[in-house]
Amino acid sequence: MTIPSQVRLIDVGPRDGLQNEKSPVPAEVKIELVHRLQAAGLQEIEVTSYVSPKWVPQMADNHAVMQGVQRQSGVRYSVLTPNLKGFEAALLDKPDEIVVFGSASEAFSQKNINCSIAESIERFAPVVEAALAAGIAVRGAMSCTVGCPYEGEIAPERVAYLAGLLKGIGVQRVDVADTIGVGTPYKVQWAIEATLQHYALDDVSGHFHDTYGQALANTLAALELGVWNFQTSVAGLGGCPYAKGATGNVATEDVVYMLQGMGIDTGIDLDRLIDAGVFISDFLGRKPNSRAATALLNKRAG
Ligand SMILES: CC(C)(COP(=O)([O-])OP(=O)([O-])OC[C@H]1O[C@@H](n2cnc3c(N)ncnc32)[C@H](O)[C@@H]1OP(=O)([O-])[O-])[C@@H](O)C(=O)NCCC(=O)NCCSC(=O)C[C@@](C)(O)CC(=O)[O-]
Repeated sequence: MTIPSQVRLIDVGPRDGLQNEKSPVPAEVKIELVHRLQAAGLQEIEVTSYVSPKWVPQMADNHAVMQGVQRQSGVRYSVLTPNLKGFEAALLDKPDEIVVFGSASEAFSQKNINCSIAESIERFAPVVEAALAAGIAVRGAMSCTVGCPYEGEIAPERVAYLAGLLKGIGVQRVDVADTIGVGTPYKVQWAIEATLQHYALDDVSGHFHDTYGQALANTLAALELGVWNFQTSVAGLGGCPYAKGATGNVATEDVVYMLQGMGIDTGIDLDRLIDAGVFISDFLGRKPNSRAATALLNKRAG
């Protein structure tokens, strides 16, 4: 397999990145972040989620955010919907794609969405059917494909099992997520290979958190298998409220820097992306969690 010459990045910063922030981030700030990401050339942005505001208060402004975004043609705006209630709410805001989110780990499924893996598939099935009937694309996030904060290591067979269930209900493409960032390159490759038993390469994306500093290596390992879609988070924002200790996704800036250096096209303007990262980091009162952004900002400052 040759390394892909083009890569599509889905920035999940506004959703995965901000969902775990303790202090409220106003809708206007989230909207401005989405605007800056699309101006930097991101063609896919995960904007928000339609989940219980008691479980994830930070995403309670989903309608305001989706309504406030001035959409750019050619950009795909996706949102998370765990059940029909969430899907019906999302439908009002016309997302291009909805994301159902399951887990390869039973314990994480219970903690995150309050049901077993089998029950989650029963909940997702009518959501997928309704979305496809409405002409909305459907992605499936597969959490804990390498390790789980409650169960430890996850075998590739369990990833294949979940991928098969999602395929069976009509989910069009899937994310192989290392939710807590414990994965290393071979383990990530095994999880991807397990997914490829059910999904074509074009329909598989990598979603790597950087808790142990492995996310760029894992991205390269996925590229070596031909994967060319990745979820990343501007300024390395993020973490899941139900995965204690897990840090944000790999920073979009770091992935773009690596890919540019490898001659791989992303269509993203790194300078504008760094500015988007500085914008949200300034609001949060911290520095961007991206080595490439830090280095390039230092260089700019002379
Ligand atoms: C899934 C539920 C809702 C089930 O939660 P539940 O308590 O089992 O649901 P329920 O059907 O029994 O309803 C309980 C209450 O929630 C309300 N409710 C029910 N559904 C909705 C909805 N869609 N939107 C708004 N409200 C909702 C419902 O109306 C009711 O309200 P009450 O009568 O108590 O006032 C809950 O567990 C939940 O919201 N969990 C949050 C999950 C979440 O957002 N996790 C973080 C995202 S996943 C992630 O980050 C991983 C990922 C994707 O990035 C990939 C990776 O790295 O692994």
